[in-house]
Amino acid sequence: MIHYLLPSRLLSSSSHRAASRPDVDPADASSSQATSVASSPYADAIANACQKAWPQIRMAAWLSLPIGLLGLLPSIFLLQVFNRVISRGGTATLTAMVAGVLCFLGIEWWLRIRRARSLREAGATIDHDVSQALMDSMLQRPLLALESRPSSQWLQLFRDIPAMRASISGGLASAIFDLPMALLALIVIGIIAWPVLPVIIVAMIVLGVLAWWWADEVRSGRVEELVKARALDRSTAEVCHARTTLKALAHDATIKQNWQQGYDFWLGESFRKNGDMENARETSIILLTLFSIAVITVGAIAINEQWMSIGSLMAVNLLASKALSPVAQLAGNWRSLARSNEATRRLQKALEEPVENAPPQTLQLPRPKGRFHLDQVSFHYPTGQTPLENVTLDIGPGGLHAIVGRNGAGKSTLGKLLAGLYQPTEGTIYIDEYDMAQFSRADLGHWVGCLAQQVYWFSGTIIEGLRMVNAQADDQTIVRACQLTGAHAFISHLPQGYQTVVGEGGTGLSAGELRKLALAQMFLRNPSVLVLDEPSSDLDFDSETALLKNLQHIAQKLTVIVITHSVRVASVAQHIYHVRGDGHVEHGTPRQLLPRLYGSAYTPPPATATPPTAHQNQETIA
Ligand SMILES: Nc1ncnc2c1ncn2[C@@H]1O[C@H](COP(=O)(O)OP(=O)(O)OP(=O)(O)O)[C@@H](O)[C@H]1O
Repeated sequence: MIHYLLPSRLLSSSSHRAASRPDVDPADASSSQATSVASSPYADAIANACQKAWPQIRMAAWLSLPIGLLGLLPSIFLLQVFNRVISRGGTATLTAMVAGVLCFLGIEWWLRIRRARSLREAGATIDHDVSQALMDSMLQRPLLALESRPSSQWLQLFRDIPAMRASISGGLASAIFDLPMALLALIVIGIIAWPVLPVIIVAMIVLGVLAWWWADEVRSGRVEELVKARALDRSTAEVCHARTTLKALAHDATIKQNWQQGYDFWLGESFRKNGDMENARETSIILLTLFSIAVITVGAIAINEQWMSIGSLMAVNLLASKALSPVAQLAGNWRSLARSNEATRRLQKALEEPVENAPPQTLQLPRPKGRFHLDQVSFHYPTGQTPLENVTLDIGPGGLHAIVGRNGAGKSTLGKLLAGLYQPTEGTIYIDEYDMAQFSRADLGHWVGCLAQQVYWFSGTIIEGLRMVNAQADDQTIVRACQLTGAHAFISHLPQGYQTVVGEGGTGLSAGELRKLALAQMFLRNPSVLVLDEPSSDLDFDSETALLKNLQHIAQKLTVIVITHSVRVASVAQHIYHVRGDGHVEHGTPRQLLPRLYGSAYTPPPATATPPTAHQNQETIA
């Protein structure tokens, strides 16, 4: 029976229902549109993890048999004490029996420990494998797919994993494992106290019906509380994430009101559901007491009629609780199965979503010179926006290139396409002679460094963060990369220098300092092409000047593509690509384009850097 509680089994029963469910998360629904089971190597992760954990679960099930048998001993001991010791005064018999019972109790204790360990191991196996698969699937999916689900939903998915495994390592599994013990107890009751057997059978049926009634909760999928809890989690995560903005806005009343509304909804639903569950639990307790009274009453009548002994009645009282408690526990544990069911369905849906198409390259390709050719490239967002339509252009090799345009025109989109973060909807992008579609972002990462518009710094020391991108980099290389971006100057002034601990997301450093560190990280990877999205946006005038000087220097060896609103940056570029916002990109030299785009703000730079030759591309940045 436990086999049918495995998350992989829960899936098969819930997947068909999910399609018709009105409470399905909109993000889940949108992602499921793109779902292709075949295209995800993680689609079978839950089934495989359950299969891997199955030997331990089976072991726990086998161990439950001797545990069940040994569980009968106390009642038999009680029966013997009444029938042989008390009535006949056999102290030696009592000593022997106590020694025997203690010995068997020791064995039962060991078996129980072993069973609990097996279940823990099974749970840990499922947890470990599914977490790994979820993390890999998240990191390997295309950026556009990642962006379609907010980070709070990803967090919820990771929290779903313990909920999923609860069906096999929680109280429900133990209740099911103890069911054979209930059957054994019934047989023994039939032998030693048959007159009370009907009472216990009736009790089991009543508790079973109660358990079945709660199972309906699972079957019909009425889990509104869980859906509301998810919505509340999402809004709480958003408020936590936006705490600085909320403080800055100093107007958090609307947000607070929305959050409170969600919270009250969830609390109301949870209160109702908890009330129902508590009623069921309390009813089970009263029913158990009621049945115990019924057993004693029927037993007393049977003793008066000399159908059974007092010892049998005492033993039956113990046995009845052994027979009934697993069934009563079932009634109280359906909720964890409902949670597990929901969690498994969501996880499976996420794991089935496609990951990046391009398999990792098995061939070490030569370092590209950094020439891009866009051939009839179009890009549409799922929302319908088309920032690029039928664009054909060449960039590089080498040189400093600026992508300019108004807000929302499509500059970052073009940058992401060049970095391989997005795939064109139509057309082809070549890097040197290679079609970029054949490379995963991991492969391209060695060649095309990309600085995102928003920098995120993982918590830890500065040196750890820098080494994260290139573990082999020696101290000299790290310092050189930091000098190039201007990071070295501010790090040198910190009391702990490169050992300074930076908080989550870069807390403790200014936006400009973080940008300098992120640039240094990119230089440490030593790519052939740099795609920098507004690299100078947080920099002061001197830092921008220094950065420009360095970029001009680097552009003599590598292809440097800068997305910028800064006329200073655009002025020193060799080529300008103006993303017009109507899907088209015009290009020319700064002299041709910038006077029209920036008007009087543009003053031509004194000299233009010489375009590099192809062989210069072999050199390193830092
Ligand atoms: N993940 C996304 N999903 C849907 N639409 C998007 C997404 N990212 C951007 N867009 C839309 O695509 C268009 C181009 O966005 P993009 O970020 O490329 O503009 P941009 O030129 O870099 O703007 P800015 O100068 O403000 O950074 C915008 O209209 C934007 O709303």
